[in-house]
Amino acid sequence: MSFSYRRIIIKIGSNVLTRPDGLPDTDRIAHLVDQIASIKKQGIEVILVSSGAVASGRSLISISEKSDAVAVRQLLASIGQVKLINTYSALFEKYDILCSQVLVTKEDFRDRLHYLNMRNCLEILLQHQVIPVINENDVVSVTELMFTDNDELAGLLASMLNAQALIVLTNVNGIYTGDPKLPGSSVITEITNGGLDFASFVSSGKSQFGRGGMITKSTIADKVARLGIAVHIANGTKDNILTDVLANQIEHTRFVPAKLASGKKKWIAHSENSAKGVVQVNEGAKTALTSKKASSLLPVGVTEIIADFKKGEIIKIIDENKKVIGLGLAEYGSEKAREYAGQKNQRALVHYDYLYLQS
Ligand SMILES: Nc1ncnc2c1ncn2[C@@H]1O[C@H](COP(=O)(O)OP(=O)(O)O)[C@@H](O)[C@H]1O
Ligand SMILES: N[C@@H](CCC(=O)OP(=O)(O)O)C(=O)O
Repeated sequence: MSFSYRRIIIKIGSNVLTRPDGLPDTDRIAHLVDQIASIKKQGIEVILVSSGAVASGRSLISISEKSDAVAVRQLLASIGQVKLINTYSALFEKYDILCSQVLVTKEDFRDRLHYLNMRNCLEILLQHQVIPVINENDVVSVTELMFTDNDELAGLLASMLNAQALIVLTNVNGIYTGDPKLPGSSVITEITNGGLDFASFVSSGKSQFGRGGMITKSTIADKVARLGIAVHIANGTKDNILTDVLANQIEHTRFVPAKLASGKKKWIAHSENSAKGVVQVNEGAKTALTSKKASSLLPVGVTEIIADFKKGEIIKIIDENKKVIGLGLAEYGSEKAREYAGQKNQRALVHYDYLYLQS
């Protein structure tokens, strides 16, 4: 069985694009572009999320050890991104394919308006047969406003663009049952219904040039699959990896997609940072919300309004231990929510259609 997708996001990690000596691996980039061109020829729309700006910059300049780490990252990304995008552009040109550079920050997705602006921008590129090559704008992103890594950005884009699949290329064959270097570890080929405690078998170690590590990759993949998008994590250093993944001919990790969530639910799922309000719920409400049955958040289970919000804003729902259990769109403001808290037979504070539960 091969996978037939109409629109896919391909995320390529720094390590796939960089040789062990730190120089950009032009042969590998060329081979990936060859495969993307052939995938596009089959009528599949491709959005590329490519890391590698910092690694690419490192090959162009030498920097004193004493320099400030954030400033160095800005410098390397600024010069490296030029080289990276020029490489892609020249390689795609051989196939008469136009690619474009899209550099984003987390701020570009801060509310529904900005989110839709970003979506319009990418849709027009796709309509004109352009391959968007997207990266975080590391030159202007500062620590607290950054994506955890490009895996988070790729997951957000997959949801935003209604892609059927996200393919994450890294330097190992997928998610292993333990440290990939240990002989006893094996690749988990299929993950259904999520809920795995990745931290129990995925170590926090990162590859030489990576930022987030496999834990973020697994967590994002789990979230995206639960929104109804298939996620494949595969080894980008292997020949023909993209075509082999799509033909289901190579061992890798596939997160089986759940039922497709609505566009609005997908946006809510990625809106934790723009959540204004916070409400705390009791154990009964938590059990009802996290059960298999679709339930809205009713005021009877709300114990406290911790941070204020207006009607239509995103709110965080936390349990008695202050753990975030979900996000939702408020049907009314915090003033009314305070008045209704603990009362039976009141209108739902968050309707199920606008509720996203974390696990
Ligand atoms: N259980 C595991 N399965 C797979 N990889 C793991 C696991 N635990 C830790 N890792 C590490 O995660 C690394 C990939 O993550 P990362 O450095 O973020 O890569 P990328 O640059 O592709 O984003 C692998 O090189 C691997 O060493
Ligand atoms: N935006 C950075 C990459 C950040 C990142 O997420 O890297 P990786 O973990 O290798 O995908 C760059 O282009 O160097």
